[in-house]
Amino acid sequence: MEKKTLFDKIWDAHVVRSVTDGPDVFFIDKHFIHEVTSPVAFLNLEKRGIGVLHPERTIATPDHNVPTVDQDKTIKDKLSRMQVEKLREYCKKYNIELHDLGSAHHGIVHVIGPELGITQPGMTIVCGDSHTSTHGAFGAIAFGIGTSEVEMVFATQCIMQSKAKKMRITVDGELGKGITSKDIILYIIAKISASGGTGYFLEYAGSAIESLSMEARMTICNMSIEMGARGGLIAPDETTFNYLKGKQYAPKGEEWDKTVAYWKTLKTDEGAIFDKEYHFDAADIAPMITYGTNPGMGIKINDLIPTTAGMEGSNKTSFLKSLEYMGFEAGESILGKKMDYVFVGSCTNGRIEDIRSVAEFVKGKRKADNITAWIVPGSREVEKLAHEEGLVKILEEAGFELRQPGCSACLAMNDDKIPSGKYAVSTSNRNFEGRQGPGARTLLASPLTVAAIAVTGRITDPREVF
Ligand SMILES: CC(C)[C@H](C(=O)O)[C@@H](O)C(=O)O
Ligand code: SF4
Repeated sequence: MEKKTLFDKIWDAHVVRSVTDGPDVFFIDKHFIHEVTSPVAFLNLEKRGIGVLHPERTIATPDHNVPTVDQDKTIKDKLSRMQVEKLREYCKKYNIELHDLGSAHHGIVHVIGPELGITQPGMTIVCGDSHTSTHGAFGAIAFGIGTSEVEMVFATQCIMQSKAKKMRITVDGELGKGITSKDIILYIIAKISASGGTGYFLEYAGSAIESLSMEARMTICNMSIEMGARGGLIAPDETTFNYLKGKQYAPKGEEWDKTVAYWKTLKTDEGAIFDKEYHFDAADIAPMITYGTNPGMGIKINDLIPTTAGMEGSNKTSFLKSLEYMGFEAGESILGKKMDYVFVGSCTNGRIEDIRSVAEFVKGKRKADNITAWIVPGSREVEKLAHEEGLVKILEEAGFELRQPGCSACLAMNDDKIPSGKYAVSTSNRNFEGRQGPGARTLLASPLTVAAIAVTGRITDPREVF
């Protein structure tokens, strides 16, 4: 019998029609929407006189443009307000479930989907947002789509897709103390580069991956897109089933047992062939930090920033331009550099475990005077838990400012911007020029590393502090 990868199995189960030498017609189980990419799609749909075929498979939340203070008041920024209002209007008109600002499950789309148990193994999930790859942590084929595809999904619940090539990234062994899943993914991207996954759909495997919680797995799959991949997934296992059990939209009773039996079949067959394979040893991974302006420009925190040795032409030019933007020198140590902001949040690391790890680290300590520290929960549910578990109190006592859920300073499409020239160490996923505000300088790291830097005010190896 043909050996199949997990990706093949889910893919094949969703092909509605195969076209010779053309893309497949591909069925979509769940469609997440937010206020940035869906209003135009709705508008185009209306112009063509078409409605939404499966509103019950569509879930909406406003996250990118929303302010993270005073969410009960009218949004001040006109464009943001209009986008959120449009989303509301269309959801009402087409009977789409909306987790609006202030409601119990409002939050970043990639945080609330899993939290509600909407994201499940074996599904196909799309959203007009590149970090839809996050949902792959549950063993789903999840990827970002463009506005015209959002329109297609509204109208038909299908899209045209060509099958990506398959890559497996295996990480075996045990992670050292102070090393988290964010370090694993920053390490992988640094190894294979920000374009190393282009054209592929990834599967993460190996004992180091299997040992991770669902939240940690989501951090990894989230950043698949930062190496150019279409998406990334992890085979579901007991950790996945335990996470989903009892969640609002998870199957219940007999249906649960039947579904879990199916979910257990969702793994790559022994001997299945990938187009490309990488193997990494968890013991080689250290706390990682980026020094440049793409997520592949990462180093072990106690390594030196690379030199231009061996670089030529445009590679060398863009490397130097990137360092100039960041205000760093080739070949120097990054340790000890003074920082200005820390940002804990986003769909990469804005979940409860992330907040717990920061709170645990800063408990009884204070942030350094030169640091402005923001904690932005990924959802209302995360915010609620953080209060209930006493984490907010610990963080506020340490000088952190708690904000309300949203994308916030991950991309600064709202009021949360890092001022020009300032350094922000961020738990998010992108460090492009201006990503966190015009002229802002972003360094990506794990919540634990960010916590250590908040306390010392400088780039610090979390393993060295306390
Ligand atoms: C605004 C949105 C379309 C975008 C994305 O696709 O990822 C954003 O979420 C991001 O992280 O840059
Ligand atoms: S938190 Fe950041 S990465 Fe995630 S969806 Fe929002 S803007 Fe995109």
